[in-house]
Amino acid sequence: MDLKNKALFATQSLIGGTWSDADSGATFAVTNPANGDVVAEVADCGRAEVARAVDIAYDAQKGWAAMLASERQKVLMRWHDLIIANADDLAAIITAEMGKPLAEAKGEVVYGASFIEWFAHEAPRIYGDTIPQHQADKRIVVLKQPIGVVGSITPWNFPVAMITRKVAPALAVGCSVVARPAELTPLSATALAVLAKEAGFPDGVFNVVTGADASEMGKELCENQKVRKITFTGSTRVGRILMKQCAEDITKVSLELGGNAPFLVFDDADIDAAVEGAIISKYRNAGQTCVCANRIYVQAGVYDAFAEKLAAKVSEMKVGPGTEEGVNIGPLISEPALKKVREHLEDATAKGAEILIGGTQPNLGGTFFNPTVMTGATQDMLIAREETFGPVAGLFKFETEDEAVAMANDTEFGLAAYFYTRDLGRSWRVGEALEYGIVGLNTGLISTQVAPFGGVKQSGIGREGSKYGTDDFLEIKYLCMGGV
Ligand SMILES: NC(=O)C1=CN([C@@H]2O[C@H](COP(=O)(O)OP(=O)(O)OC[C@H]3O[C@@H](n4cnc5c(N)ncnc54)[C@H](OP(=O)(O)O)[C@@H]3O)[C@@H](O)[C@H]2O)C=CC1
Ligand SMILES: O=C(O)[C@H](O)CS(=O)(=O)O
Repeated sequence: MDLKNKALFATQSLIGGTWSDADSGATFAVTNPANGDVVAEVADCGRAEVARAVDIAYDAQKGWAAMLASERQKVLMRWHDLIIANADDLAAIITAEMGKPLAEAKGEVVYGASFIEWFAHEAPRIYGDTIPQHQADKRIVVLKQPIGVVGSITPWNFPVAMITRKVAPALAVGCSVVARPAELTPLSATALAVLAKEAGFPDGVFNVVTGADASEMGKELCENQKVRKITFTGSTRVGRILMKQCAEDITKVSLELGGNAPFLVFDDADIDAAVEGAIISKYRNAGQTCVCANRIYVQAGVYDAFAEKLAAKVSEMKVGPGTEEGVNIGPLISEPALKKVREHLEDATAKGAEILIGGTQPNLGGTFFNPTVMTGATQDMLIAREETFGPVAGLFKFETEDEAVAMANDTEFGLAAYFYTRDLGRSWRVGEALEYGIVGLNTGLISTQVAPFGGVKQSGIGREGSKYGTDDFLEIKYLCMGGV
């Protein structure tokens, strides 16, 4: 990585404003998924370091909450401006540790910074209420107060944006944060911490603890009674573990979990627009996003035309290292990720699906995989039941609207769904019938800081972004005054 701002390359944890090695001195390697090169050796902290960070965050939180909201806003905006000023370097770090194309990485940095700006402006707008009294001598006011110390656990696929989407609202309302980034992508988190320190967050308000033992570090965050909220993005499997661990102390949780997004194309759709939406929704981040189209349902009358057009667009895509000009599809994050993609392909073809394009690895070695389109997908295939988290599109055929909605909803997940139609009545009927937290109508790109991102069913609890995004980090208290 050739960084302009070398200070962004930080391999220690930030605990209480001090850059720290692991107590044991141990480190873990961060590797570049494009070539297997070791990018850095990073402090391998554990439960003790997390506990220390929580103690410090607990002490720092009261002073941070006592600041004027306008003062917190200024610090957040300085952080935002520093992130934007260092966007090229932050993008280079993202691409080095998780592989996405530089252009996508730059987009992620800007997307991540947008949450900081959004919640900086929300900070002075955390309003309470007065309530008409129930007795003549009483007066009631409702206060909204920061919940306290927040533990943040985030995945590798958006190593900047998943952190800022969580910590920005928490910090804006006066919480302090202990953030534990994924083992695969700690450098984005420590770079954010470098800029947070420069922006002027008081020591201990924002802590980043790096380490490889997610389970033990997560247990400390869940079981430490000074932590009042866990905010998590990742698999439903891990979300369930965290929720169970938080049950003992009734620690609140926000969970952004796995998806299994249906993408419906009706006969009356603009087929070219639907193809464009499918390309964005399916192949962004090499298919490694929780809102990627995972099942593409196409009405019989336009199935062949859609399949042909989609395959033609996919054939124009370039696979390669994210640093290479013009690359659309970078490497998958790991060998297990590649194995899962292969499993879904082999299962589907064994059950009758046909590969229209792709289905193979390019001669680049590693975890690169060609973008793929399959026809003849059916509900009994793994690709219909599990999130592929890779650049493989399975096309399913349907006859009627009711059949499409029933298949789309036939899953325990409920994060994002998409559908294309130009019929007004169908737009309302299908939009209301889809059991998902986010629905894209005639668009494949739904992510924005202004809207409440989150899922239903086993895709999670809580919302991130939008005017709703601070709710998860606030406690509501009412003051009942007598003798008036
Ligand atoms: N809803 C969303 O936005 C996202 C959903 N996902 C889903 O997650 C799946 C796998 O992605 P992946 O990132 O591996 O998700 P994981 O759930 O495995 O990991 C997410 C984060 O949780 C950490 N973690 C893992 N196990 C524990 C534990 N027992 N206690 C505390 N923390 C833990 C991981 O650490 P470490 O990586 O160091 O092990 C990582 O930081 C995807 O297939 C997708 O379905 C993934 C990303 C985003
Ligand atoms: O975790 C993810 O996959 C992200 O939430 C997807 S998005 O916010 O970039 O759409």
